[in-house]
Amino acid sequence: MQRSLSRGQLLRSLLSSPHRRPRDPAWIAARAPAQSFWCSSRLSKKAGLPAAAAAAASPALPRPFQDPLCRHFKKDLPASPDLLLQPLSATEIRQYLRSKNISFHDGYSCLRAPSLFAERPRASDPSDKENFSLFIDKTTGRFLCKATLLEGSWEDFQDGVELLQKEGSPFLSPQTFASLLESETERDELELELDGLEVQRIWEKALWVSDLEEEEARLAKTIFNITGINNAILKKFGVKYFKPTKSLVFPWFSSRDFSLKGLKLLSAQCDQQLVKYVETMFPKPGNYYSLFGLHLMGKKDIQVVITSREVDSLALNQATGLPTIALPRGVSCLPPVLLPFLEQFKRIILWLGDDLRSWEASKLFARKLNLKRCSLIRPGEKQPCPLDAYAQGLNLGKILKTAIPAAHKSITSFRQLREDVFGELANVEQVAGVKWSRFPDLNKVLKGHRKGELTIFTGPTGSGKTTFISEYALDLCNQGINTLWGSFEINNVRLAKVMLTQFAMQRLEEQLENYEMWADKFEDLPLYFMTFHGQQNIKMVVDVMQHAVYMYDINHVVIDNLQFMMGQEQLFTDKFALQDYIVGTFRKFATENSCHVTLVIHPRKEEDDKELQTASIFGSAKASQEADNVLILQDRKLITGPGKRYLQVAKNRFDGDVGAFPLEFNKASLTYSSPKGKTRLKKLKDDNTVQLKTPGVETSEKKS
Ligand SMILES: Nc1ncnc2c1ncn2[C@@H]1O[C@H](COP(=O)(O)OP(=O)(O)OP(=O)(O)O)[C@@H](O)[C@H]1O
Repeated sequence: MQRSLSRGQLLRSLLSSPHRRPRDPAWIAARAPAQSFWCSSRLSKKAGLPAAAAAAASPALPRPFQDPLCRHFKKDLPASPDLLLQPLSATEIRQYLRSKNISFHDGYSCLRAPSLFAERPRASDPSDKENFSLFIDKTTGRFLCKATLLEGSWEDFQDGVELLQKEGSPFLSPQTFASLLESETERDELELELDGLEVQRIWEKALWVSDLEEEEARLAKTIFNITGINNAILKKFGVKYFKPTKSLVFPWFSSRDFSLKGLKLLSAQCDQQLVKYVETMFPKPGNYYSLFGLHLMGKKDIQVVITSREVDSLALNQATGLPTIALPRGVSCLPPVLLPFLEQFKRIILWLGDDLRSWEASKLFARKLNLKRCSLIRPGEKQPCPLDAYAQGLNLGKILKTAIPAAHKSITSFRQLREDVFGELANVEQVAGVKWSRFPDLNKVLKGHRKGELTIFTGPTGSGKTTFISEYALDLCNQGINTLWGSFEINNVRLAKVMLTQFAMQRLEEQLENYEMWADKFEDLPLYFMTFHGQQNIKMVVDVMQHAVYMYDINHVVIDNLQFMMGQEQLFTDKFALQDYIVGTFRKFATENSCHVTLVIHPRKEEDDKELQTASIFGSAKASQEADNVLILQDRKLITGPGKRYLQVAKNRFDGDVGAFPLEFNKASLTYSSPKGKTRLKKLKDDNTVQLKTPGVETSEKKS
């Protein structure tokens, strides 16, 4: 079937993650026959079959895992801007539906149309919402049929509609639809199959807490701080206990047939007097998403409280009797694939936790869910997370009444801001952002990595900018900062190789037997790559960033480097004006999306023995004015010897502290570290250059 590529299709093709196979043919050839990457998989075709037929076709695969909610791994498409069409908007989706005489309801995040797959009367009654079981995401066009759990892209939907109209039949058989779908790879099939078997095994072995010996049950509840939660609530939500790993087991059931779809195991580990909770998910995160408590929702429920942890949902439900749901990966993301399951709710209260990160996440998630219906619980001393509030004997119903509407006005007063200001004053450490674990000196000067900021990073040609920024971003990503890389100069395979080496902190070439182990761990990072290479159009890049923020809740975008957006704009004859425009665009993106952007810019040509300054950044002064932070990788071979660098923080809008510290490069692991007990550097007055000093990190405070 002939069809043109839409924007959605292109945007997806321009994003990849470690979960996906790289496009490099050499890699594919080395790992598997090239054919297996490109051919359609059997599983996805089976996914479209009715459950019984699918089960018969694959006896080894437990039924729950033939769930189309599992991600479809698209074949890569050529990333050529020539193929760009108009952006997809909700208006265009509506127009298309009208042009095809498909009736629909306008929902919060989705449009709701009759299913293409379920048999229904030819002339659907538009007032009968039950018939409208197909949900189309207003931002991406991606659809989910809740009656059959079939899902696909906007292009798949259009193909389905065309086929239906051509055949003149009342509905599309799932087999026919499956033949239109692109599919998982064989490796994904195998993973799903293994995950499915593991889920069944754990579930069957796990016990209800009420069936444990009294002492064992008491101990289990104490470990997980749920002594106040009664066994009836645990059973209602399907929570079990898995003795071999001493874990709580939280199930994800299908909202359609209540079958078991996946599990989350919560285990406690002792780390020097501190109890650390570790989550393990089956299937692997990224392969499957669902909502804990979804199976308990009635068709008539119109209000729900969303929490970030399962135990919070339990406490809230026990205390208030209200419908509660827990997100699969806490505050780290709200995957759009889950939005159709939340469409029925007219009111959603987000009570995600007691820290600033939870507060930021609730504001971002409310945007996806539609601000109109969302209210947020602001973290505070009297409003801790639900489980703690319950344990402290607080009235949870009363706290829910304090929820504030998420919809904000563009004009505000101090009355509305005072709580936000108080929050900032009371949580100084959290406001300062996420700390780097590998660069303590950077924490001392910059204080942390904060949302919504623009960082400009520069350094002499070939000084190691990409290598450093790769480790700087990896450090944050390892701490749960969802990261998107736009590497225009070096290809993603090379970049991922550098990152993987930095992640493993060792030369992997010499121990290939450990490759799979490191690659498995690396694959679990919330890390995505744009598949661009070479010169790109800024609008296209920002469109991909926007799409990634919606799909993967990206918190940090790295653009390496700005010069690769300079060649595509015909409108600008003045290259400084063009650079200002590009920097301004990234600035706006960072602010509007509450997402940190790190932008690498080449310096102007400087004399070799001179250090770079803020004014050395290529272009006009606008770049450094717009930036919240300016970082310079200085290369003073003459003083510090070859291989030695230092990092200078030349601007820090957060608290004004600037300064510099040396970095020592390890060629085997491609990592930088601060040399211990060696020469340290400090900032010298106003000229923005640095000079050696012994010892200790020195920063200069902002002058008032
Ligand atoms: N401190 C260092 N000492 C020695 N070699 C380094 C150092 N940092 C990076 N390298 C090596 O130098 C090479 C170039 O590094 P990288 O690509 O990160 O530089 P860059 O500044 O981004 O280059 P460009 O200016 O072309 O964008 C790589 O092979 C890297 O491993």
